[in-house]
Amino acid sequence: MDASQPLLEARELSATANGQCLVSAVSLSVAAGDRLAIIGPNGAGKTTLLRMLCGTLRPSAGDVRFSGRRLETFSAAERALHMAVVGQTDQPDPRLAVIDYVELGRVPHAGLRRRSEQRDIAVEALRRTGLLPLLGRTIGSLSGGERQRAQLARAVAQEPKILFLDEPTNHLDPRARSELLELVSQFGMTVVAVLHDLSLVTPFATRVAVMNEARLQAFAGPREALTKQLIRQIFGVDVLRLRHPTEDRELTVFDVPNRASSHSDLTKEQYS
Ligand SMILES: Nc1ncnc2c1ncn2[C@@H]1O[C@H](COP(=O)(O)OP(=O)(O)OP(=O)(O)O)[C@@H](O)[C@H]1O
Repeated sequence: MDASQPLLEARELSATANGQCLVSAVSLSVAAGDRLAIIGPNGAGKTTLLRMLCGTLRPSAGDVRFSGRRLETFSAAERALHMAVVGQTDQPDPRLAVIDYVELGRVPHAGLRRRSEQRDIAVEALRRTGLLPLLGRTIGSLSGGERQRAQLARAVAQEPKILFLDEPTNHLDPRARSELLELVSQFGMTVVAVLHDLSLVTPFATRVAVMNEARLQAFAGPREALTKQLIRQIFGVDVLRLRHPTEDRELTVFDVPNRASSHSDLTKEQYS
């Protein structure tokens, strides 16, 4: 693969269903090592875009290329060798042992390694995701947050070139949310993630795609994409960049504007 070639590239990607446009002419690219966050309000087309990028939904127009090759020419088995998806709809058999569930991530590689090696890779994925103590439990006995980690462990065991996450933090408490994304960042994998919690975007993402009403409104680094104007227009919240009171770092805070003060004489400079 040419080093300058993106790992994943979407060109003029559109999706329609029942005559309705769900995603309209989205072009973007993901380089190896990027962590792309797809953000936008409910119904903006984020999941539909993600599904086209990972090949589970065929675009109605445009195409996706993985390492320069059209994604639609990959079989499902080939896609699974390169891509892992942690979706919102995974419903594993609750009777499965956690280790067996995580080892399912090795199915695309079956026959390529010995059985004992496949098991070792699954155990290592459990270790990396902090789930080793739960190895012998059943999926049905896990909490929502633990199950989400188990899904991540299965995806890690798959050793994909690119990991797709659809709202990976929706069952997690605030601390577990940032821990999960921190973990994913530490893996050094190329990631495309739909995120709802805007406060997680800046620490996690190297690139941000902002969707609204089926269209891509911005595709840039977090600072360039999360402009005050765009975030106010799309989400109706203000972006504040503040110094941390005790640590040497900047905080990006999303604040629902106070209606009373927004009608007062406050100028934008006062919170920029
Ligand atoms: N198969 C389908 N048929 C008709 N409409 C659909 C279909 N799939 C999605 N939609 C609609 O397309 C729009 C975009 O859906 P999508 O799930 O991509 O949005 P989203 O940005 O991920 O939303 P959320 O943040 O609520 O999960 C929504 O209005 C949804 O109802």
